[in-house]
Amino acid sequence: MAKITLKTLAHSYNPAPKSESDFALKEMDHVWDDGGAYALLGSSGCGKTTLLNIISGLLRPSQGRVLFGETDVTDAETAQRNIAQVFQFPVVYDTMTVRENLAFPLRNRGMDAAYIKGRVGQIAAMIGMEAMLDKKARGLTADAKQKISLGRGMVREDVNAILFDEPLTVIDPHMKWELRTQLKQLHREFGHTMIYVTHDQTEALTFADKVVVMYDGRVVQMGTPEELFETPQHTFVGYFIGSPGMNLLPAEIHGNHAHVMGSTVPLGAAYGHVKGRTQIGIRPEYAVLTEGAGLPITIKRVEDVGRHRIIRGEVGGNTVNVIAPEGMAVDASLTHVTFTPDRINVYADDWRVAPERAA
Ligand SMILES: Nc1ncnc2c1ncn2[C@@H]1O[C@H](COP(=O)(O)OP(=O)(O)OP(=O)(O)O)[C@@H](O)[C@H]1O
Repeated sequence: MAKITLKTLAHSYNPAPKSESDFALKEMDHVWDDGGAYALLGSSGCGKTTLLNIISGLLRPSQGRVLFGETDVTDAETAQRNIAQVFQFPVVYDTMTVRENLAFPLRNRGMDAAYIKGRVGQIAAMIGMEAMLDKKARGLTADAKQKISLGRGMVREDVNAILFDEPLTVIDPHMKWELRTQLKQLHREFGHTMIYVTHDQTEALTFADKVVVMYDGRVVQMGTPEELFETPQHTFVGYFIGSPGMNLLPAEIHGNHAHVMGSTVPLGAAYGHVKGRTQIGIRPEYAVLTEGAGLPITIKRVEDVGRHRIIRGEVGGNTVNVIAPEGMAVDASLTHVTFTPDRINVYADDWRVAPERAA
């Protein structure tokens, strides 16, 4: 296992990049702790696979270094990096049995037969395939084959890291939940450094201790699920994490108040001079409909999603969503919205501004 360090790393697929927009990965410095379970989350095209391929050695970065522990592996081939990888689609040997497929990475490294037997049994139990160990992989469902791929990815205990690239795409929804839980358990037991690429926030938040959110070639936040929820460092994190995402309203900040469309909104903290395009960000969970206090809101739609209701509204032409308790009456008397002051975040040019002091 190893700590992974990315030093002034950047990548352009264009051999002669002219500007920042030619870079699929903009310059970054990051340390991924030894034994951490990371999810790499972001929308399509933000650079997740590019970053994963640089860590695995499938791609050489156009700038910067990759270190595993203290060793510089930037120029090392994938095979020399001692990592396991699980891809979106199954990679299994059809003519081999499930047992032989799971044992393959261990046999390859000359492990002894008794160890292989025990370890294969352990992994088979984890992926729920003990009863199928002697079946040929050919003829198994895509679902079962992908479970074998996951098992093969995890069978070696001596790897520096395990990299997963959207590994549950072909798995049915119920099994997805089960496998995610088992992956987490395996992580607790063996403490491998794991990096799990996904564009699904539920998958990311349930698997990882730390979620790495990427946007437009940059890591915009590396944090716990709670940090991403409470203090999104970039408006994209606010929007991408949460269902629905964070509300954003243009605002002028004056100390511990925000001026929003002619009204004053109290903030939970005081800010110095905030420059640039300023906005306040409020999670729908921290917005409350009122009969007159706060900002005027036009309610467009009410959605009942079982556990709670989502009220879709508009404040001065900006979408504002409110999460209200299940069964709450939403009628014409609710004309305004207020926000919990200490849950409001302030953004300047899309980046969170740290408050100067408590309000
Ligand atoms: N081989 C390539 N040659 C040129 N451009 C590429 C290549 N691979 C990816 N890109 C570009 O680099 C950017 C990042 O792509 P990447 O595949 O890393 O994103 P991603 O976040 O993994 O997306 P997805 O979720 O769709 O897989 C995109 O603009 C993509 O078009």
